Amino acid sequence: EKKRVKQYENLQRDVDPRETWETHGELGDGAFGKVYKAQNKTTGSLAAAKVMEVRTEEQLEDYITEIDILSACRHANILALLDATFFEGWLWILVEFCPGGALDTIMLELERGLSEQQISEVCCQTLQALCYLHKHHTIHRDLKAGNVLLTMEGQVKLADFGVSAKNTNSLQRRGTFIGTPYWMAPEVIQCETSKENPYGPKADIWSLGVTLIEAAEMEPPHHSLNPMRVLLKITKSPPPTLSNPRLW
Ligand SMILES: COc1ccc(Nc2ncnc(-c3cccnc3Nc3cc(NC(=O)c4cccc(C(F)(F)F)c4)ccc3C)n2)cc1
Repeated sequence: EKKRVKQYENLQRDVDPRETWETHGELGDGAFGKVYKAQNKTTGSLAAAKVMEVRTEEQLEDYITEIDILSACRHANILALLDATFFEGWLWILVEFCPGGALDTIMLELERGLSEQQISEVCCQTLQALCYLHKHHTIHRDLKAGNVLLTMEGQVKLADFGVSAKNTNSLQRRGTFIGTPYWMAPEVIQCETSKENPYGPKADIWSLGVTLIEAAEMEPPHHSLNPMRVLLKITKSPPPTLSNPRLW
């Protein structure tokens, strides 16, 4: 008999996204699938489109969490979901396009870190995004400059490319069992390695602090250590500070 498919409230089915969206160049090619710059044929608005081949309903279920988080987040400093459609085995997730790209790429292109004024802007807007997420019982868990996008107006849009930031009860990242360690709070490392004490939203505040040091110095603390050594270093060391505080 016809395979029963679950209906998800934030997911369209059987509508061809190409009727609404035309894709331009590629933005990225991650483990999860390809990401294109796209434009709405009717409104002209720009989007970033993640297109993934989904073979099973279980795989689809994995992506639903990300779609549910994005559709629940309506905040000026969080990437807005524009469309989510499952059509002929392909899942399309479209979000607002941020022409500036990610903060880490911007610093590489500028070949320098941000000024104090720019850092305070990023800090203020990212805190507003975190405040909203935490009020909605969601922890980001992977805050870093690579997940901070900018618009042409210098507005910050929080993203999560490490695949979905789950709500408080489960951390799940495809591939590695752990997110990028440099930005991880000590309690996250302890929780990840021993699973007993769950950590709270404060872990995002630690990662924000590390992200601000990264914005000032282009690299996070302990960046010269390999990821395994970093896990130990973070749990053993006092909270990191700017390498040269007198400069700030
Ligand atoms: C290389 O040059 C550029 C230039 C501009 C851009 N701009 C841009 N603008 C918007 N999105 C993207 C993007 C790039 C690569 C991969 N995914 C992107 N956006 C995206 C993000 C998501 N999901 C999230 O950001 C997300 C998922 C879970 C939770 C959350 C949060 F907790 F932050 F709300 C956010 C889903 C689908 C897409 C297409 N890229 C990127 C690279």
